[in-house]
Amino acid sequence: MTEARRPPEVDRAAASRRAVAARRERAALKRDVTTRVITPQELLRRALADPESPAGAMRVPEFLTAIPAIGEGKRDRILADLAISPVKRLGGLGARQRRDLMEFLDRRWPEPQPRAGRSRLVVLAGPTAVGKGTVAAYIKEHHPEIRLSVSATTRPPRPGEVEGEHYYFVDDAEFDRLVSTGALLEHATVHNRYRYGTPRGPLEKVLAEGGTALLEIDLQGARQVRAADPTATLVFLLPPSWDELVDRLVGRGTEDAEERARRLRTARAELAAQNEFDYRVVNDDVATAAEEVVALAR
Ligand SMILES: Nc1nc2c(ncn2[C@@H]2O[C@H](COP(=O)(O)OP(=O)(O)O)[C@@H](O)[C@H]2O)c(=O)[nH]1
Ligand SMILES: Nc1ncnc2c1ncn2[C@@H]1O[C@H](COP(=O)(O)OP(=O)(O)O)[C@@H](O)[C@H]1O
Repeated sequence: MTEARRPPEVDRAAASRRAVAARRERAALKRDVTTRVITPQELLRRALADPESPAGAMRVPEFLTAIPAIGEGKRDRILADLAISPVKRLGGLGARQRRDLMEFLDRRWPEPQPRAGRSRLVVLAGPTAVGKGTVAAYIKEHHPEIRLSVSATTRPPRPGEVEGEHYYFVDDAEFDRLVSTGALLEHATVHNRYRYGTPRGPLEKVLAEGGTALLEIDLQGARQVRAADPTATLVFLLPPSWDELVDRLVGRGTEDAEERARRLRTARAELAAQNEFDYRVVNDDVATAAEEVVALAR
């Protein structure tokens, strides 16, 4: 049977399935903006590049309320100020409306700009399960000239983990001693459990020899490194989407449901801090993301 001869109820069912799928895609995109996995500008750029895409099909009021800090009242004022009808879709905005909306977003939520004069002390941070460890391992394997800092931790070793290679495994008393003698550049309690810190000695040696050091640490640590050395290069690793982040955390299978929920709450807070970083890299493909980090480190 050809397309044209299909009974109408089949077409209706197919159309309703397509509508449900499109709604789901728009909801996922809104979640990406709400959780700050993508900037509002990024969503608008996608909509303008392809008006037929889920981003292009999103209505402007829906888009605006996905942005953190915009409620219904603010949304209506913005629509009035920019003279945009509430039934408009992002993909259907006129040239002037596109420009005004983009300028408005740039004014209110400036996207981070790369800062000049960065040093060879490179910090890689990002939300749980975004792939920091995977990207760092790739860099270690393919770019051995970039020295991966080995942290001290009070966490017990997991099967296969090697002392001095993955971590320096220490007890609480030894960690206290490292802190009190100033042996750590930064240290933090991560995920409310174990303590982790970056040994200062090996790092200073690498930098003194003109090498590049990569620190894979959490947000608290990144902030302390920034305070200790304002020229450090801070890179924030982002997931391609919020749903993908959740999938990676579940897929890794190393945390139970309660721990996963706790880490996802922390992830939201960490994503909200990404503007403190010099660069953002999306970890869609591991090799591509790792090479981007390497290029920034050079
Ligand atoms: N501040 C800080 N965080 C660290 C350091 N080393 C590792 N981390 C962070 O601690 C977390 C490690 O969590 P966990 O899942 O227990 O261990 P993993 O499997 O080795 O990542 C990650 O978020 C790391 O980025 C460090 O030296 N300092
Ligand atoms: N680019 C990617 N594409 C698909 N899966 C990835 C990617 N990067 C990492 N992963 C997977 O996501 C999970 C979390 O990665 P991991 O490196 O442990 O994250 P983190 O160190 O940030 O907590 C792992 O199962 C890993 O294999």
